[in-house]
Amino acid sequence: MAQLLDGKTLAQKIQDDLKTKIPDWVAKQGRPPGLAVLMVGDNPASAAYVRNKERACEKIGMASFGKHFPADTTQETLSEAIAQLNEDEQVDGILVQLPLPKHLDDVALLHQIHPDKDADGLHPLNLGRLLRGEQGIRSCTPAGVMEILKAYDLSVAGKKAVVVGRSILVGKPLALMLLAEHGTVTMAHSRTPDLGAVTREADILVAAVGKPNLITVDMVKPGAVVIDVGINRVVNEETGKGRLVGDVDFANVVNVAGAITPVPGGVGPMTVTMLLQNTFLSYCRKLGV
Ligand SMILES: Nc1nc(=O)c2c([nH]1)NC[C@@H]1CN(c3ccc(C(=O)N[C@@H](CCC(=O)O)C(=O)O)cc3)C=[N+]21
Repeated sequence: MAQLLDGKTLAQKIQDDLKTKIPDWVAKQGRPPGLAVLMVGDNPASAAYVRNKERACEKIGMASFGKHFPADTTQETLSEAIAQLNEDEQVDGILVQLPLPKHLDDVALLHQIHPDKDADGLHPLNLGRLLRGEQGIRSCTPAGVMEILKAYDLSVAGKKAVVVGRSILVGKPLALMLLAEHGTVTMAHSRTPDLGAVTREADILVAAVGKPNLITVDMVKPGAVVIDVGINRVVNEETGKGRLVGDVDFANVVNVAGAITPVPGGVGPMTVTMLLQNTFLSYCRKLGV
């Protein structure tokens, strides 16, 4: 059986560490780090994520500023809100919960967030810094994956890493981070012919597509490290109950992989934790530390 890579416990540990650090900072600086979350509309999944983020802030002593807008909000209103948050001294991190309703231009809004307050690490300047290998705010989900690898001493240097999925949120930045750690990186995606032939080469296999059971046991090299970034809500036909699954056929892959992240309890909790960490680091940088 594969070693279980417990993102939930690791996330808790990092959050506990932040929680013990923050009071000293508050005492000295007179204010806690602050994260603003912009949400538009009432997509129930988004609402649940936003609640999780706000609760996580509260638990560790960070301030959260929730900005909830109706589904028919205009681009101008959101643009104005971001401009205000960019100026707000209490706010160290700004996040626009994605996806936005179709009439809105999400990229324009991401461009508008001040790069030093870009808690999600999705601003083109921060993505460009990653591409160049410069310091900058790193996107949360891929940063969370790298933290898991580091925490479990799973070295990337010299390994063959295959990233399935090429999104700007996960696949592309994660491939760059693995490359920066000296992995030999292959990016695969929906147009890759014979995906299994590619994934079977992987010492480190990352699935970030959003398709349940995309990665079956025959696609995994025995002993490989398998990182499942998928978050898919599926409904059990018989019970009618929903549950969360990743992109990997966990029940079978767990028998051949060397190590594997579960869903839930793997990468997801690390994403939220990296968001908090990015906000805390922006706060520290702003104070010149
Ligand atoms: N601007 C922006 N940044 C994001 O980072 C972002 C976003 N928009 N839009 C939606 C996706 C999705 N996402 C998740 C974060 C945590 C869990 C998470 O904590 N999952 C738990 C389970 C949670 C549950 O049970 O519902 C787990 O995997 O164990 C999942 C998904 C962040 N996203």
